[in-house]
Amino acid sequence: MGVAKKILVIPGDGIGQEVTAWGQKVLSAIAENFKHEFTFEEGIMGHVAIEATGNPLPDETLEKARKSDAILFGAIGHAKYDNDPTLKVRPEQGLLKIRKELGLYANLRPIKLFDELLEASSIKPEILRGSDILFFRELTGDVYFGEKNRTADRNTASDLMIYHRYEVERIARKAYEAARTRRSKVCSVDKANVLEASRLWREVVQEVAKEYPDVETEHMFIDNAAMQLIKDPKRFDVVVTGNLFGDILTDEASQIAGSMGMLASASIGDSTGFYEPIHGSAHDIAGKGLANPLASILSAALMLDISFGLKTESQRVIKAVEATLRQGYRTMDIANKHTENALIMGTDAMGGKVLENLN
Ligand SMILES: NC(=O)C1=CN([C@@H]2O[C@H](COP(=O)(O)OP(=O)(O)OC[C@H]3O[C@@H](n4cnc5c(N)ncnc54)[C@H](O)[C@@H]3O)[C@@H](O)[C@H]2O)C=CC1
Ligand SMILES: CC(C)CC(=O)C(=O)O
Ligand SMILES: [Mg+2]
Repeated sequence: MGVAKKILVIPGDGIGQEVTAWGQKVLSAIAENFKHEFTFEEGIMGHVAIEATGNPLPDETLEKARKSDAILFGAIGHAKYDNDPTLKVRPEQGLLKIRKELGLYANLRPIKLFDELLEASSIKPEILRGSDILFFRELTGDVYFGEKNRTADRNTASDLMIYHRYEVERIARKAYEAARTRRSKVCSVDKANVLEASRLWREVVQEVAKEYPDVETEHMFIDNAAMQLIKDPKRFDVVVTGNLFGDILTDEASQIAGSMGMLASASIGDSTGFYEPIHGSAHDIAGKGLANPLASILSAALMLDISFGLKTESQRVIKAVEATLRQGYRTMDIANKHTENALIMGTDAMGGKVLENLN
């Protein structure tokens, strides 16, 4: 007997539109193969929503999100806003607002290298082999949500980096619980030598750590962590960190998995789950059909596992991605000088290969 689930799809902007179509197709194929009933609705957010309604997160999208069992999101962003920092209404505000409104405080970003992609990274294969890191990025606090100010003369600006004890406690607990199911190591990343918000972070993580004596705890400053990630990624198991540091470190960590186009994420918290690639709308390749759809497809796999508890189905998707890579197919971002030209393909051909391997 299958399950019935309502999924809201928010493709967003740029390559978000191109790759999310494949995340959705994979979910539909899984529903068909396993006799589940997945109902899809679509919502707008980001630049497309500003163009249509003037609002980067229309109330209608938020309402649909609240009523859904899970959300599959692509990316938001447009060069127009990146090139004009004076614009007040911006696509990113939609994403920040939906995260806050839905209470999605824990952003899980798994960094797992498919062996087939050992040669895709700019890091040496012997450093990468066996890397498997799970990031817990706090998602509804920090400098992204603190008070913003600009003086009347426009010459001085500030963004408040702010954390409350309860925010650190709840993300730390999630990280420790996950570590227990993995290699029992947590590395908490902060800048406690300089920032008061980080000193609170470290204090709270030290307290939570006492509840998990079976889990090894390490505290690391963000600057050192950025270096250690590339020097020796295998030393990390679970990493827990704030919103800003997590955002930056995981883009860096995408190189451990070969490309930004490989990294999926799950945002969880108080209500429905929200699944998205970690990448943005990628103006440089948008509209060209070149984007790697695997991060969206792997985000769909996370949805099946985390929100729906469908572990077999989730594994089926991951195996289909693995099989596609083993057959040698590559989008441009994960190809290298040894890849045969005939095996390098665009978004739709790559998504199609994964679908074939699902059946
Ligand atoms: N979650 C979101 O919606 C995010 C939105 N953004 C927005 O996206 C826009 C572009 O930002 P960028 O800093 O350029 O970051 P980005 O993540 O869009 O792109 C960074 C680089 O990675 C490449 N890349 C990203 N995804 C790829 C994929 N699936 N396949 C192949 N290559 C891929 C891009 O071509 C680019 O060279 C901005 O407007 C930014 O605000 C940025 C990050 C996250
Ligand atoms: C565009 C930002 C709001 C977020 C971001 O870069 C991310 O979530 O990775
Ligand atoms: Mg980011």
